[in-house]
This record gives sequence, C-alpha cells and structure tokens, in this order.
Amino acid sequence: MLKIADTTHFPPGHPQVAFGRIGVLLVNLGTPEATDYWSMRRYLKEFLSDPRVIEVNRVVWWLVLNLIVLTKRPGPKGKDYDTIWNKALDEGPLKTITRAQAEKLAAAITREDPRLIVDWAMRYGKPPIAERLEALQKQGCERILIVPLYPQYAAATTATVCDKAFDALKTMRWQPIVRIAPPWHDDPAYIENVCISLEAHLARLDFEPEVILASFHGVPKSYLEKGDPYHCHCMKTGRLMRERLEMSPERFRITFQSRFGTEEWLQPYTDKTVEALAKSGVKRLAIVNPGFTADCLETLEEIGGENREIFLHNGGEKFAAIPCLNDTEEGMRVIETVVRRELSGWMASRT
Ligand SMILES: C=CC1=C(C)c2cc3[nH]c(cc4nc(cc5[nH]c(cc1n2)c(C)c5CCC(=O)O)C(CCC(=O)O)=C4C)c(C)c3C=C
Ligand SMILES: [Fe+2]
Ligand SMILES: [Fe+2]
Repeated sequence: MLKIADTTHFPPGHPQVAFGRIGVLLVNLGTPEATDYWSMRRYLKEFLSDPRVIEVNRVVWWLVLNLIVLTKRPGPKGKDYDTIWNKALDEGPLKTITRAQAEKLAAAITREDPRLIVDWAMRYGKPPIAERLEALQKQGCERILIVPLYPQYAAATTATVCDKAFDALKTMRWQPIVRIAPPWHDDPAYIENVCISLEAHLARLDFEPEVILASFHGVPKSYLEKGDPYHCHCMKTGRLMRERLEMSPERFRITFQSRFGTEEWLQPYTDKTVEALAKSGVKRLAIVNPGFTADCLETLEEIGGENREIFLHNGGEKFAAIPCLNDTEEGMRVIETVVRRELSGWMASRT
C-alpha cells in the first residue's frame, strides 16, 4: 500500500504544511439554500450575474436583472423548488445526489490509492469551489483534478467552473497543480451506461413509448453562432445513443428545454415538441435527460411535471420521465471512467 505523506516531522519554526495527496473535486451547477424569496433571490442573482451565462450588455442586463427578474422570478421558482425539495435533508436534490456521487467515487478509488481525497462543490451557492479547493490544499493535495459534471461542454457551464477555480488559485501561495476533466459527450462508457439505464427504465414501464425525446438543457442560439460546441456535443450524444439503441430518427428525437428570456434558443424546443406530438396523435411518450448528471429542477419539475401536463392535456395518455444517471451503478461507472482516465500518471496504477 502507498504511504500517505506525514505532516508531523517538521523542525521547530517550520510551518506545519501537509503534502503528498491528490484531490478530485466534482463540481455541479448549484442550487438555492432554501425555497423562500430571499434564498431564491440570492441564488438567482449569483447565477444570472455570471457573464458566461448571460451574454448581454452588462449595464442593460444589470437593470433587467435587478428591476424585473429578481423581483418576479424568486417567488414562483421557489414554489417549483418546493415540489422537488429533499425534505429529509432540507436541500435541493442536485446537492443530495452530487454528495452521494462524491462519496461513492471516494469509496471506489481511495481503496486503490489512499493518497486520493474526493470532495464536491457547487459553481453557484454552497459549498463554493474556492472553499473546497482550499480545504483540499490544506489536507495536502499538491495535485487536483476538477471534474465539471457536464457531459457536454458549454461556456455557460464547464468554462465558468474553470473561471471560478482559477480565481481561487490566484489567491494561493502554494498552488496545487490542476487538471480539468474534459467533457465526455461521446465517451463509449457514457453512451453505453446512459443507454443501459434507459433500456432498464423502459423495460419497467407498463407501456411502450411511441416516441422517446432526448431532452438537453438549451442555450441561446447565438452562443452556437459564436462558436460554442455545446449544440454539436448534444447532437453527437443523441446520435450515438440512437445508433446504440437501434432506433429510427422518428422514434428517438433530440430536443432542447429550459428556455429563459426572449431570445431564440436552440431548437427544437422540448415543450413545443411534446405539445405537437400529443396533438398529432402520439399517445405514449418518454423523455430522457442525458445532459444532466443529476436530477434537479429542470428534470424533475420541468420534465416530470410541466411537460407531463402538456402531453396529457393535449391528448397524450402515457408519459414517463426517465431518471438521470445520478449515483446509480451506471452513473458511477461513467464518473469513475472519466476520473480514472484523467488521473492517469497521478494515481497508482492497478497492476
Ligand atoms: C440564460 C440562462 C441560462 C443558461 C444559458 C443556462 C444554461 C445551462 N443550465 C444548465 C443546467 C441547469 N440549469 C438549472 C437551472 C436554471 N438554469 C437557468 C438559466 C440558464 N441556464 C436558471 C435561471 C435556472 C434556475 C431555475 C430557474 O429559475 O429557472 C439547473 C437546475 C438547478 C437545480 O437547483 O435544480 C441545472 C442543472 C446547463 C447544463 C446549461 C447549459 C448547457
Ligand atoms: Fe440552466
Ligand atoms: Fe452543431
């Protein structure tokens, strides 16, 4: 077994520094601390003030955000969060699931290399990236792998995690050496496990869906036009899933959800597609969310709640929202594959 660095043998007057460890930091988007108006407002303010998320003129956006969005949105969105809140732990499900993913990853990899420490953070809200990076560094992590938990790269998600992490590094005297895990939109382990999970859920349904939508979170269309690869990553994930599932493009379709604001977003829109399918006579529909590593407001409430309603109100009869990979065996296989690969050269080899 590898020896973990020892911090106890420093000469008098020498600072007590820890060293010799390797950190893995899983980072997801973030979620409000509570569902009341002020907690929601704080969360939305931090999120929607990020210029990677909203690429609108700063002065114009400051006025719109503060005068309109932050007065109108926190109330109704807080009520939406109430419907999915983890009451036992008093937190959003995104937090519960990200913590569970970190714990399971730690159990899987630290047995092999006890120098490893796994932690987790949120880009917006708590626990903040800077706090967890500092905690890893204080425990002796000279090397840290940061894993933005997004299979598809977008400036609004992956890049902003990196921005925040590098902001934290700027304040450190002894900076850890950092690696960032790349997106895994076309990784065979991801495609295989997301399909295994989908097939298992479909097999348990009491109906066979005529159509399956792979619904990804949208971004404004202008982000694609400016060169963001997010759309291409989603399209590739969707195509690889469809090929693996051996389904026709009519049965397995890609859509984009969670529109925000008045600009055009990536199309086809999930809600409009759901409505059109129901109106055209489709009676049985399933929606899977391959772009989300954890269930959250956008999957549980928007897909499982709003889109179900849209489908059933327009003539649909059977609807299934397929759970995300979360901390299931399939989900952990994906995260572990990415982490093991990106730790290569750092982590002790299994042989
Ligand atoms: C212009 C605004 C937004 C962009 C661009 C955007 C991109 C984006 N978001 C996710 C993942 C998630 N978003 C979630 C919630 C959420 N998203 C926005 C806005 C944009 N997202 C808002 C305002 C919210 C909060 C809820 C609301 O007010 O509507 C979540 C859920 C978080 C939770 O607590 O459950 C996730 C996850 C991706 C992957 C993405 C671009 C690729
Ligand atoms: Fe979002
Ligand atoms: Fe594309």
